[in-house]
Amino acid sequence: SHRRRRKSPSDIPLLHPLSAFTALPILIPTLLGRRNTTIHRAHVRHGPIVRLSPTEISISSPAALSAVYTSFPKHPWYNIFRNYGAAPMFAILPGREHAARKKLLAAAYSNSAVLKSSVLRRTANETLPVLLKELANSQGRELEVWMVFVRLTMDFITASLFTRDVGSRFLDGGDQHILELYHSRRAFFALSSELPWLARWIVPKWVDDANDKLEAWCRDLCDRRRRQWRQGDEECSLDRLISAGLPEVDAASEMLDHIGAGHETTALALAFILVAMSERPELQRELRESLEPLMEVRDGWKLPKLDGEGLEEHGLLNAVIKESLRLYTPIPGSQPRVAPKDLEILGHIVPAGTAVSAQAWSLHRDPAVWKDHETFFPERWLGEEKKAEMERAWWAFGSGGRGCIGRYLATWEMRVVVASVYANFETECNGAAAVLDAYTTAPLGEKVGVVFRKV
Ligand code: HEM
Repeated sequence: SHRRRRKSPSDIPLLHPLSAFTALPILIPTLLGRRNTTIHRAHVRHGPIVRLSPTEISISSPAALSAVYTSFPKHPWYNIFRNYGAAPMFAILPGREHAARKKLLAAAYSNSAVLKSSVLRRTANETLPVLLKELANSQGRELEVWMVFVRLTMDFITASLFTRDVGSRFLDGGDQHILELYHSRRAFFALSSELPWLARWIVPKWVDDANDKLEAWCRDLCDRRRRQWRQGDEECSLDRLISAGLPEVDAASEMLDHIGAGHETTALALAFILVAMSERPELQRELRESLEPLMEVRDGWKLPKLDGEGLEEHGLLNAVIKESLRLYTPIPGSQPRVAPKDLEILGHIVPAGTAVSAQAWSLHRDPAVWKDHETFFPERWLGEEKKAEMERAWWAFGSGGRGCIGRYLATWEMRVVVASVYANFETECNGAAAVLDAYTTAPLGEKVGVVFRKV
């Protein structure tokens, strides 16, 4: 009978002729901030599987995702995300240990927990009017919104981790020093993650100091909540780790990771939703009018009725968020896993130990799935055409057991913030909307200028 010839690893198309022998052709663009676009070009040229180095392949095919992202362990590349020397869930490599940690937190981040959370509701009630006032105070002048949203999302995530009383007050004008420290380290991320041994010599001491100060800040938040905590309390994520008896250092590492994962991504998403919507004034109007029944006036602003249902069912609002996360994905870069044994991927034999990754940047730009993929077009999500295919290729939160645990929290937050902004303002944006080519992205030049006009 006919047997299909299984292709050997050496048949996988190469990123560069030298990629069969050395990692340099991918290492150099990674260090120069061109990794995502370099990998993407290789997929456009060679198809859904490309060899990046002798030990690393990239795939870009929705059909191949589940094989890799259901069961492969994470790659040691994630060690960079350890805090206090301890791995948070995000950086626990083997599946079984990871599952044990995830069990402690899954309930806190479920959709129903997010929708019911009194901490989140209180935080929204207290922060949204402050946010809208700050936008109004810009008085038609261009306002840099990325940092505004960093302050807001920090207040949300720290409330959800430590309760609102212990959480940060960055939006209200609290000391911004911690935020500066947090974001000052970005320039050294690629070097530290790719060449940790070299980074030890090159990365300036102030980056280590910044890390130490962030760890001390998070430790302090943990201690403050621990002092208030009483047996049975389940108000915030940390409470669940305390109840489970997780060692303090592991709990603190987990919290610091969620602070980062929870604010940076969401802030970027919010800033770019505004950029994208600014191109579409008539869509802003449509969104505003369709939101009307779901809003009420509080503190002089139209704000979402947080007790009522409705925002999570709002087709256009969800489509706007989803489409913006497609085009301006906060984590566009490779999510590396390790092949646990020799196996076949997309018709090629991949040896055990090979690093295998996919990147949202490419999945979100596949012309076979996305019509006019560089265009922000939320309407694509409102029809039935290609719906299943788009859902399968949409990878903003990753997928499988290691996909984003915070997706419901992030989505809830984006819904209430975007609804509040467009119920009260029109936005306009003149600058180009470029993002950094990195694992977690940021606005190029760290600025996103938006003009707000009260409606
Ligand atoms: C728009 C906002 C967000 C986006 C786009 C996003 C995206 C992602 C992606 C792509 C992953 C998988 C990364 C990888 O495997 O390399 C991930 C994992 C994760 N995210 Fe999010 N995220 C967002 C918000 C949040 C929030 C609010 C939290 C709150 C704590 C959070 C916590 C986590 C954690 C803990 C993981 C690791 C999960 C695990 O290993 O099981 N994220 N996220």
